[in-house]
Amino acid sequence: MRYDRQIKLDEVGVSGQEKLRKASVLIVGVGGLGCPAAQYLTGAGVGKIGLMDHDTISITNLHRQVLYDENDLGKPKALVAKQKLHRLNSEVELIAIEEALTKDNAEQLFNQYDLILDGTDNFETKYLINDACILAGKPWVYASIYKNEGQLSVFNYKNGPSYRCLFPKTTRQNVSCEATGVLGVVPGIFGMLQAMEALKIILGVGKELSGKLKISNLLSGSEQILNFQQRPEEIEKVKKIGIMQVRMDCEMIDSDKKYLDVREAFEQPKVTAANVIHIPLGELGHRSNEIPKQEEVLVFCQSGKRSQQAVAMLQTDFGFQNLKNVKGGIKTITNG
Ligand SMILES: Nc1ncnc2c1ncn2[C@@H]1O[C@H](COP(=O)(O)OP(=O)(O)OP(=O)(O)O)[C@@H](O)[C@H]1O
Repeated sequence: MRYDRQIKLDEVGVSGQEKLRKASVLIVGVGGLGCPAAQYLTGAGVGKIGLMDHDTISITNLHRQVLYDENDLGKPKALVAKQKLHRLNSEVELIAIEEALTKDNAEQLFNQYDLILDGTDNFETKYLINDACILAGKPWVYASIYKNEGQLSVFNYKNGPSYRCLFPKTTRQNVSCEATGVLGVVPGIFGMLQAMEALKIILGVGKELSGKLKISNLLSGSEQILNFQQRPEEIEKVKKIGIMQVRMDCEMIDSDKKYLDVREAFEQPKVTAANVIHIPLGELGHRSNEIPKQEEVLVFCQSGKRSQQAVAMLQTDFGFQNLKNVKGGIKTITNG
């Protein structure tokens, strides 16, 4: 009875409903994208749904994270999501995972699910999901939001193209909803589109977005679908090296600012933007005249240690007053 209205569809039927009941989906990030995706997958009767999020609910989440209400403030998202979804469909096995996805727990966790749905908001986690999916042999449904625009794709489906095939360059900058703002409807719609891709994959119907990137601007109404190819060398690299952790530095997002990179020339990742000056720590003594003195300069290295020394030295020995150390540095760590 519960599923009558979808069972009536030729694409579903009783056998499709059985497929849904036997399927399992892990939703990583139960925020603006993850909440609506979780609601529709639970409603549709997907047998097992993992809800993973290490965050707690804040008032600024409520305009778009539709599983939560004012009584939930301060509570863990994964737990509250599980409780709310259980009221919607008690036949679904719901598993709350109150942890962040990391390089250490990803692969083992992904092995327990058929499909991963990405509801996260940062590049580090998206690369992590990608690499762990390649290693565990699982497809994943991706979405990403920037202001009124969203992207949607399916990666690693039947060994198809991966996120690294589309975005091989990992030196990117995170931009959060907190920084840019977003109307709740935008992640809402994309979360639902993700649920649709997940249902198509589970049911084996329709045309899933493997090798295609859908980009829609919900303000202008424009929409495009880009085709992209597999880059076998990217996939082989992950298989050989394992999960390649990528760390972005949020302070790097501003193209209006000046940066000083005090790392050696061979250090990875290379930052080639025009507003970055490269002077290794050991050469600062005789090259300080290359650094602008009047405007603010953000100084960085790999971990934040050398840049701290550089700032101190440039201040005391050369009278710089507008330098700022980027704490934590910029890092791309491979475990290979
Ligand atoms: N590595 C991770 N493991 C598990 N959950 C993650 C991970 N990275 C991000 N998330 C979760 O993904 C969700 C993304 O939600 P959303 O983009 O709506 O933003 P938010 O972080 O909740 O809010 P805001 O950006 O406004 O502060 C968050 O709940 C966040 O905790």
